[in-house]
Amino acid sequence: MTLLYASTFTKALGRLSAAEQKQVKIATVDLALDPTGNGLQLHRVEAAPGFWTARVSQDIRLVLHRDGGRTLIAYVDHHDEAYRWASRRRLVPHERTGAMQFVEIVERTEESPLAPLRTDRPQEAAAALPPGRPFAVLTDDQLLDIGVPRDWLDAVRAADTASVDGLFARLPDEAAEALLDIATGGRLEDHIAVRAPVGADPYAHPDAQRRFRIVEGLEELKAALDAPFAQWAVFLHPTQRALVGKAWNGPARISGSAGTGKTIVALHRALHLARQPGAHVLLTSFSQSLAEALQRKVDVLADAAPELRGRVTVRALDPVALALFETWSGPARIASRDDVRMAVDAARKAGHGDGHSAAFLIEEWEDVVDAWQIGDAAGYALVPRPGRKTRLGLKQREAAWTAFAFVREHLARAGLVTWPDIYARLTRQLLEGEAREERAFGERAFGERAFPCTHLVVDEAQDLSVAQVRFLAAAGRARPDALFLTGDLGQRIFKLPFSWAKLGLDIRGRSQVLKVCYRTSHQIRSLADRLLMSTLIDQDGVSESRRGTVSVFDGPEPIVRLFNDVAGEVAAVGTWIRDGVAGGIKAEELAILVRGAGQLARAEAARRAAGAEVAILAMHDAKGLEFRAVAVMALDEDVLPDPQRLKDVGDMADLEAIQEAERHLLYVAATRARDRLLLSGLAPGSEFLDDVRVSM
Ligand SMILES: Nc1ncnc2c1ncn2[C@@H]1O[C@H](COP(=O)(O)OP(=O)(O)OP(=O)(O)O)[C@@H](O)[C@H]1O
Repeated sequence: MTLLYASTFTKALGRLSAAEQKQVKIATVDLALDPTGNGLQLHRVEAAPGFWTARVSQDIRLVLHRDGGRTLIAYVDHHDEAYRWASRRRLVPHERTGAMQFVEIVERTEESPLAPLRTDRPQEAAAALPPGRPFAVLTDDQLLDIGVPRDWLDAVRAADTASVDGLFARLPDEAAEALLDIATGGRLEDHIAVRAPVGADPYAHPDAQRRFRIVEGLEELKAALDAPFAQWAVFLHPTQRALVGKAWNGPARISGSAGTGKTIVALHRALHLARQPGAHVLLTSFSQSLAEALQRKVDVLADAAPELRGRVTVRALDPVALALFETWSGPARIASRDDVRMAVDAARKAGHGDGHSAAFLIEEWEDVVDAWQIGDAAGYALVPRPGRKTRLGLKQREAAWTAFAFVREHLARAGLVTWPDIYARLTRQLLEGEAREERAFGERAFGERAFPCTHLVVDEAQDLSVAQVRFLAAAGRARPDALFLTGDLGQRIFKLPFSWAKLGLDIRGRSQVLKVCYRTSHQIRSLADRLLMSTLIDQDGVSESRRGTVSVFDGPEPIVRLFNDVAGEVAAVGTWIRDGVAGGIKAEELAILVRGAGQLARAEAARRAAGAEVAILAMHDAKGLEFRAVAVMALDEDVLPDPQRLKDVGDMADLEAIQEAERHLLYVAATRARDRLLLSGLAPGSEFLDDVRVSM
């Protein structure tokens, strides 16, 4: 007897009270121990063949589907709702694709044939679809090809803009996603579902695996019951699942719009790799807060697979590098900004850097000389100096170089190293160790100075530094699938673009894009996407297209508002938050985001006006977070793009790159919102708002 559970069950479980969830867990574990369900009081649901209910408590019922050797836990709810849910459904393999689906009974007796049912997400506004009946022209064959159940063909063709939300919520996910994309200009051919061979197991189909899961062990089931909200832990999209398990012949990079589950893929990939014999995986990112968020999610996954716990290390990249450096080279003292400033002052006092200001020398050191680890005057004479305003002639570079040579020696004498130094030393040691081994054994193997993990999985890779990319390239050279990166070029907010391939990290031919957005509503994603080009291309010519991305749910239209004074904006943001809280959004599900420290007072005033303890964050710190409702405020003309950041840039190409990074910042901020978004500022507002404005 095989036991399975459905995503409809874990979602429904998440809606019950804590006490009810506890009772359901006990009943479900009993069922896992005896999948015949004989220990529970089973009742056949007369109206729905194959469906049974099992008594959890006086009021709560599990809905099961039993056929042959399988029991599927399909749903759970209060008595009447549980019966109603089951009697509206059939469980059948799709006639064309072969994927097992719940097919809802189409009822035509209601006022509207597609009146919305309760769904997991609010549906307060219709999606931005073309007017009329967007699917009227699609044939039976075309609709069957994308997984629409036969019973629903007419209803799909009859759906108009007003009823389409209800439609999407009642169709299988693969059909809903395809229709949403088609309705917004996508191509049907991109969504033809895989056809299972005749006789194949309908639960094994990739589309079935996103909603049904075979219980392989009690630990796994208990973990799913403990975290019913963590759908991502179990029910991956077929594309996500394929990327998690794919064998690559070199470093690979997964991209996708915000919220398409790149982090989720990175997490599952890390655990997938950890299953290989002898594997030890490092899951990392560039910041401590991102690493902590990854750790929390790994803990959820590892509950289902405790044997993998010790085989995945989650840590930010800097502490990993520092620990390795100290193991191989002894204690390291990192040079602070003050140390660099003092070294530059000392250089100038000693007569170096003639004609250059201290401020220029410090920034040049940080952004160019140290970042790129330039070792001599000849190297400095040739370096392109991305992001720097002042053009330098040969003589000026020579003068500046004498100061940098002094700074380097000064820091070394004081026993100080910089972060790029650390990464560069490790990179050399990794490559030298490898070369020594090659000489010794005539083949590549782990050297004495080998990276201590077999696989590296890196999240938010778009913001890696030059030194980090070189280091990762060296650390991941040992085996073809040692390096797996996720990131979004549209969310690069800290660094200027540079070529990875030139630094030894070549992902060309091994990059793929995720297209289903789980985080943000269709409306918010569409607005945010207007900030970016539909195809972004990196410095190595690798393109990432956002075309065809769909969100899995709808929400209210985002609001963009400009004000004549701060008081007006503060009052409006306060009211918007108050309304959100009154509408059932908890204070901890709300956030106010601003560009930087200069705008915090405005955010605090809005929070006071709202009278709710909502989070206030700078946009840079919001990376990796998500909230149900977000107000991005103080989007004034002289706030975004940040004039300070643009001030030092002269070269047009660099100016554009920095402007892009500022634009990305607004994209990141806007896409932290799941359901509701408010963008506000003082008139005339940030130039970026011109691209997204839908109402004033
Ligand atoms: N298969 C899935 N099922 C359910 N939820 C999912 C799935 N994949 C991702 N999610 C959810 O979607 C949201 C966004 O996922 P994630 O953070 O991985 O996206 P991302 O692409 O890394 O986003 P960003 O680019 O903004 O960092 C999260 O709440 C995550 O739990």
